Amino acid sequence: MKVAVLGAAGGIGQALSLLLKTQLPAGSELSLYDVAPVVPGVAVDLSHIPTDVKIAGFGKDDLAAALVGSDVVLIPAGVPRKPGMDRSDLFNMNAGIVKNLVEAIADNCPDACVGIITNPVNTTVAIAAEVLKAKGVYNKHKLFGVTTLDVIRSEAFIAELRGLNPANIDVPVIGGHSGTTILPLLSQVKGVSFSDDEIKSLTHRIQNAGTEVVEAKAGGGSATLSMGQAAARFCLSLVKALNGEHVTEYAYVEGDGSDAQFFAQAVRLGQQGIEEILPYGELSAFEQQCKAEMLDGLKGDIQKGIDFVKG
Ligand SMILES: NC(=O)C1=CN([C@@H]2O[C@H](COP(=O)(O)OP(=O)(O)OC[C@H]3O[C@@H](n4cnc5c(N)ncnc54)[C@H](O)[C@@H]3O)[C@@H](O)[C@H]2O)C=CC1
Ligand SMILES: O=C([O-])CC(=O)C(=O)O
Repeated sequence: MKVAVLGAAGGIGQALSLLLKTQLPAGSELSLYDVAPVVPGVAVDLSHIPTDVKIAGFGKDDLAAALVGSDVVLIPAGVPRKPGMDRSDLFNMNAGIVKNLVEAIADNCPDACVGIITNPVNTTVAIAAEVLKAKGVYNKHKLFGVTTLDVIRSEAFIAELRGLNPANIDVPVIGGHSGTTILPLLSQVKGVSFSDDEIKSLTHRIQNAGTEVVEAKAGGGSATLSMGQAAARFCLSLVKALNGEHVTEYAYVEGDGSDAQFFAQAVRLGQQGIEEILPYGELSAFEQQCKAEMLDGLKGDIQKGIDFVKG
């Protein structure tokens, strides 16, 4: 199994690469690409960790070599937020980066599963899909917006609130990955119940958790370590699935379009990528209202990505 990380020298890229170097199955290959000149050094550094994962670093002119033969490509390349910015403010900087990288994926490893981390995820995933379509290699079972951070945050916050072990908490988070498009289904968390006030404040905290980190880092970027962990969880599940196990994760994917063309929900992963998109079940009245209020915004984010590629 070969995994490529594009943007591997960044805050997320380095944390993610460390976790993959130590946790990918024996015999895997890890390919680190970045335009920053430090990337070969990141690969050399990680290569001194004695695990059976082969690692190589590729500088800015070696994208094709980094990608060839990849089964999974993760993209955390791009600019993070500063205080006062929304994720959508990153569009101008990051849309072109994602477009160029996905074009190279289409040319060099068109069958790979692609996980987009770069913000604004609601839009960059639509960009990736349009690029792959234009190249004639789009497979909706293999393109993912990585929203795992919303899930792990929800687990952490609920455990903190109730004094529980987070390992025992599962939280469905559907929708998109920005502000009110992030919709945790707190009514479906097993073994825990919440008052109406708690539901409102927890939902708000989960929706604004990215901003919580951006403000705490005070201009030094956004979530990198928790995102590294989230992306590693997603990638390791995907690798397990590609190796023949069935695994369920939440991700922002193209489904039947009943809510929006791309929508985060539970997906059953298998050897061909997404095997089934699982229904999210019954929503509470509060969740139904939140969903109804955010769908137009989410659809607008998606359209912006389509327009960027189609012109
Ligand atoms: N999906 C999610 O839940 C999350 C997404 N993010 C997003 O992830 C992205 C990266 O964040 P950080 O790692 O904190 O940023 P960072 O600035 O620390 O790292 C970004 C890396 O991308 C590299 N890069 C820039 N252009 C590139 C290109 N064309 N090809 C390859 N590499 C390129 C840079 O050299 C840098 O090493 C941001 O857009 C951020 O908003 C951040 C947290 C959570
Ligand atoms: O908030 C940001 O800009 C980064 C991000 O997506 C997150 O932490 O969820």
